[in-house]
Amino acid sequence: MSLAGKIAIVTGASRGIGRGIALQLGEAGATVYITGRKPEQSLNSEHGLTGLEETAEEITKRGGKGIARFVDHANMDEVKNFFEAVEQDHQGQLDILINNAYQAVTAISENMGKPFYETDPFIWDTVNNVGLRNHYFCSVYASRIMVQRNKGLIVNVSSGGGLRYLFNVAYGVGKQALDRLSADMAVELAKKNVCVVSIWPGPVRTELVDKMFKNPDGTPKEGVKNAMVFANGETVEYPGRAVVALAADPRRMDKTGRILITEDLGREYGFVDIDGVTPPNMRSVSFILQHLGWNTTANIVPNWVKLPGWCIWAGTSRL
Ligand SMILES: NC(=O)c1ccc[n+]([C@@H]2O[C@H](COP(=O)([O-])OP(=O)(O)OC[C@H]3O[C@@H](n4cnc5c(N)ncnc54)[C@H](O)[C@@H]3O)[C@@H](O)[C@H]2O)c1
Repeated sequence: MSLAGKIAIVTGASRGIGRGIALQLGEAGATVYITGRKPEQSLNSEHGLTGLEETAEEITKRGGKGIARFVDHANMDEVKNFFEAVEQDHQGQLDILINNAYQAVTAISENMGKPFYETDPFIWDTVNNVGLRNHYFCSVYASRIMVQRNKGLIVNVSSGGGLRYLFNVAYGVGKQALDRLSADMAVELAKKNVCVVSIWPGPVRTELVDKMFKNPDGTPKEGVKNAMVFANGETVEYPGRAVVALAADPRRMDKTGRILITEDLGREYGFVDIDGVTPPNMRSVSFILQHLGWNTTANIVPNWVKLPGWCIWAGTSRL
């Protein structure tokens, strides 16, 4: 799937899922602008480069062109200036925007299990300023460029945590709002042929997730809730393969406004994870049982037994 000649932006790509998506877009030949705060050292930098600059180098090594730009996505002036610069660099061409930057993983893990009324209310801003408000601003600036050429793809990196309670109140509200943002922007962008979707990766083995759930020898931490679920999760590049498949699909407008589970896209487009494995799907019965802690029963249910999407929505409906 070649994306040669395409211009992409991935926000928050110094590590985690943003990095994985940026690498896969680069591998497909795209020019990829990646953003992150300055200075931001990667968790394991040996070369004196920031994590962001390392990602840009790796994109270029893989065949694309990686361009690192320091942008704080909590600062809307920096965001606006960044989009103006990209528009100028490429005479008004922007094909792909991946809204991924997220500032809240550490705050969420530090406040796990605390009810909202005992948590500092400013956690709302930590979770949703970069993870929701900024995505709206980025989408406005990207859409203004894309509609001129009557094409484009915007992907919001969301989560199944938008479906029902997970982690904390601010998190779930932000994710559900992000999915609604995709749906409502899709209505207004449909006649301009710009596709907007939310993707839901499953559990992903990011650097921060590994620190939380793995021992130094790589084995899952004993007695830590969900350690096994994350140990069997996606690599950061699997959502990237999903994005590349969507970007290369001439019929992607059929999907605009929808929530897309990464593993469903893997089945549809015929890709597996970079380690050769098909990760679990959050609609699969075995995954749901494992999430509930019923590991023995989960092990005997084959992975392909899945609940239909409507069944999951119906199960969480409050109407
Ligand atoms: N990790 C998972 O298992 C998982 C699963 C499903 C969905 N998600 C979603 O994927 C998204 C990314 O999560 P992640 O796990 O990769 O997080 P992460 O913390 O590993 O990465 C977030 C990225 O955003 C950047 N960032 C943070 N604040 C920024 C700011 N102010 N300006 C610019 N860049 C900033 C970070 O530097 C980093 O590159 C989130 O929306 C998350 O909810 C994660």
